[in-house]
Amino acid sequence: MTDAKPNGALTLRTVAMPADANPAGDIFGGWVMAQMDLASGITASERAKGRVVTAAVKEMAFALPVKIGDTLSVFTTIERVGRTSITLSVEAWATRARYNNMEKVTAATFIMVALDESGQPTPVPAE
Ligand SMILES: CCCCCCCCCCCCCCCC(=O)SCCNC(=O)CCNC(=O)[C@H](O)C(C)(C)COP(=O)(O)OP(=O)(O)OC[C@H]1O[C@@H](n2cnc3c(N)ncnc32)[C@H](O)[C@@H]1OP(=O)(O)O
Repeated sequence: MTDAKPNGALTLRTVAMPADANPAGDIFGGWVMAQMDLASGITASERAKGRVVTAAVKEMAFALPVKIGDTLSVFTTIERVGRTSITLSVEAWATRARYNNMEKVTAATFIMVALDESGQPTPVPAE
């Protein structure tokens, strides 16, 4: 058990299933990244009031494995709003099925870009 606490708003929760595991029994990093991408998309599209795409993912580090049956919670913070881009700090925490403690497994910076109806970058509106 750790005293550390997540940073950001709880944006998405889901359970790691056997189909998400690699042959060694740990959950694929790509699955974890996809959940973080979805959470970034939710927060950024709410801020942009429209469609967003992922332009870049930076400094992703897989600190601890996610195991089958863990609950994955993704927390997002908007760090910066540019002209058309939104930069988010994203943390993924796993609640271990057997022990009921939560650990930070992964963190990254996601850069999302607001798009207009023709798929071109468009300014993020004022709040
Ligand atoms: C309404 C309510 C909603 C409700 C709630 C709905 C929830 C619904 C959730 C759905 C959740 C889906 C979330 C999954 C989202 C995908 O998975 S999207 C799929 C993967 N991504 C892609 O396919 C994107 C492909 N790339 C592209 O289309 C283009 O490269 C981009 C990203 C549009 C950028 O185009 P571009 O011509 O390079 O544009 P450019 O004007 O040069 O740059 C635009 C901005 O991006 C920045 N940028 C571009 N590249 C980079 C880079 N490598 N690094 C840093 N910044 C960069 C620029 O600095 C610029 O920033 P600003 O200065 O304007 O702030």
